[in-house]
Amino acid sequence: MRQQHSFLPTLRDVPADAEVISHQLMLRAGLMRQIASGLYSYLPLGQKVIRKVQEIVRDEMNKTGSEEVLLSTLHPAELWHETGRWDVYGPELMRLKDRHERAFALGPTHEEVITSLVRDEIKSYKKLPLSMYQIQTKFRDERRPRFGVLRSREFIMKDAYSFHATDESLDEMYQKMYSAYMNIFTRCGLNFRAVEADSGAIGGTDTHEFMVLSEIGEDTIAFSNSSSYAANIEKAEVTQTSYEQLVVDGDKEKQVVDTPNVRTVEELAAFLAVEPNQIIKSVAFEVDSEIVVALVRGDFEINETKVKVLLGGQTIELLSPESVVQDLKSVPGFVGPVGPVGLQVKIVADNSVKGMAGAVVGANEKDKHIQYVSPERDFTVEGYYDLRNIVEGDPSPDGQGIIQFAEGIEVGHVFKLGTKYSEAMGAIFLDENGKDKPMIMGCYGIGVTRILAAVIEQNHDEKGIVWPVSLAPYDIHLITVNPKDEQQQELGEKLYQELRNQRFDVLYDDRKERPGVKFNDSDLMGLPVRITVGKKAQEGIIEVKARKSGDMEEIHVNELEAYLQKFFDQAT
Ligand SMILES: O=C(C[C@@H]1CCCCN1)Cn1cnc2cc(Cl)c(F)cc2c1=O
Ligand SMILES: [Mg+2]
Repeated sequence: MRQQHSFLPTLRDVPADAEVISHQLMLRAGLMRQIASGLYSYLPLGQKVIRKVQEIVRDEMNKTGSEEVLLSTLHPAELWHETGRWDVYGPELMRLKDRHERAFALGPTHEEVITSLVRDEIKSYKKLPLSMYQIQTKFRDERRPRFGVLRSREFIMKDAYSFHATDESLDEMYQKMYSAYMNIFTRCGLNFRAVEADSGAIGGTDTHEFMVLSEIGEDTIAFSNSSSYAANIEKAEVTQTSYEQLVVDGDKEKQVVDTPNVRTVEELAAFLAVEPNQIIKSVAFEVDSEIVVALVRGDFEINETKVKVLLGGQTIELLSPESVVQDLKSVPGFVGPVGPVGLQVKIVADNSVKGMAGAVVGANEKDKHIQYVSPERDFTVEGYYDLRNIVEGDPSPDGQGIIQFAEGIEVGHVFKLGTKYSEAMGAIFLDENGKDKPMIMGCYGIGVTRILAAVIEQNHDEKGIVWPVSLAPYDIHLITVNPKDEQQQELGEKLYQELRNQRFDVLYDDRKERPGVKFNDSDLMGLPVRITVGKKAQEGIIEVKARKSGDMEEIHVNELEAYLQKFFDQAT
C-alpha cells in the first residue's frame, strides 16, 4: 500500500485522556479513533491487525472441529426472559425498542441465542456433541469505559458454545478448547497464564481465564512461587483455618467507645491504640436479594466472590447506604455484629475471626465502636468459612510454595456451563435409553480487540509499537528518503513491485515528507522490517533495519531476498 494514499493518520503528541500506553499508541499510530466514550472505529492499520488475530483464532477453532456461525446481534427480550437474565442484568445490558415497540437487547453474549437455535434443531444424543463459534461485536454499557479498547462498550469477541450428552464429552471439549487457547495466545506472541477463575454470574463449574501479564491489568493473579498453581484472586483458596490471635483483655466486658473522625481500620487502630488484627471488619452485602454481613479480621480483606459463592447467589454488591440504615438499622461505616443487626441477618465470618477475643467492632451507631468484644460470647455467627482474599506469603493452596501476586489482562475465559441454560430454555435431547435430558453446555470466549491492546502493552518501546511478526499489519515498511531523487524513486518503485511479487505485504512510504517524519512514523507503527532507499541507491545499496532488535545494516539489493528469507524464517 502506498502511504501517500493510505488513511493512516499518525499523531506526534500523546492524546491527553489516554492513560495507558496501548491506548496512546493505538491512537498515535493511526490504528483507531474514538467516536464516543468507549466506542471506537478501527482504521485500515487497526483492521489489518484485527484480521490477523481473527485468522489465528479461526485456524485454532476450526482445528477443534467447531463450526463458524454468525448469530444475530439484536436479541428479542423474550429469550432473555426465558433465562431470567433480562432482570438480573442492570444498565450494562443495552436495551432498545423496535418500531413496533417490541423490546430487544444488543447482545453482550450469546448463550440465549445459541441455545434457542440448538433446541429447535437437535433432539437426539446421536447429533451431540455440537460446537459452534462466532466472531462478532458485543455490546456492554460499561459505567466507566477506560484504557481504550481494554474496557470499551463495543468490542469484538470470539464466542464458542458446545453442547454435550455427557459430562465426559464436555470435559473432552473443554480440554480441546483449553489447548486451542494456549496455541492462540502463543501465536499472538503474548506472555500469558491460564488461571483458575470464578464462573461469575454465568454459573457452571470449572472455569479458567487466560491472563496477559501486565501491571495495568485489572485482575490480580495469585500464583505459587514453586508450582504451576495460578488463580484469579477472586477464586484463590485460603487453606489457613487457625490463626495466632493477639488477645488483650480477652475476658473484659464489652463497652461502647466514642470514635469520632475515624474512617479506616488504620485510623481506628491508631485512635484506640490497638492493632488492625484486634479489629473485626463487618461488611454488609446484598447477594441476589438477601442481605448478609460478612466478618473478617482487620488485617485482611473480604472476598466478595467467595461470599457470593457461599450463598449460592448470581450477583453480589455492597449493601447501599440507604439499606444499611433502613434494613440493617445501622450506620454506614459502623456496621457491627453485636446488637439488633445480628438478630436480623445472616452473619458469616472468615476463619481469621475464629478465636479472636477482646476485639473492636462497629457499634451500629455513628462515630461509635464497641471494645472488648468476643465472638460466641457477645455475638454468634452462622459459620466460619474461607471468605478473605489470599495475600502474598500465604501458602499456595496446592501445598507447594507460597503465593505471589501479578496483575493480568483477561483475554480469554472458558467455562463448563452445565445445564443452566438448556434447562431454562428446554434444550432437551433423547439419550440412548430414550430418556429426555437437558444438554450439557460449555462456552468459550476470547477478546479479539482486547488482544490488540494487550499485545501492544507487552510489545512496545519508547518510540512506539513493536509488532510480533504474526500480527504486524504489514511485513515490511519501505521508505525512500528523497522521492524527488530520480535514482531513489526508481529503486524504491522497483523494490515495491518485486517485494509484492514475492508476496510480502509492503507499506511504501512514498510521501513527500522530511526523512525524520518518515522514520518517526515508521518506529511508531512498528512494522517488523524497514527497508530504506537513500543516497547510495545508485550503487544498489539499501539499509535494512529489524524493528525489534534494532539491528541495522547496509546491504546490496541482491542480498535482500536472502536477508528477508532468514528474517521471516526465524520469526515464525
Ligand atoms: O459472557 C459471559 C460468559 C461467557 C464468556 C465467553 C463467551 C460466552 N459468554 C459472562 N457475562 C459477562 N458480562 C455480561 C454482561 C451483560 Cl450486560 C450480560 F447481559 C451478560 C453478561 C455475561 O453473561
Ligand atoms: Mg471473565
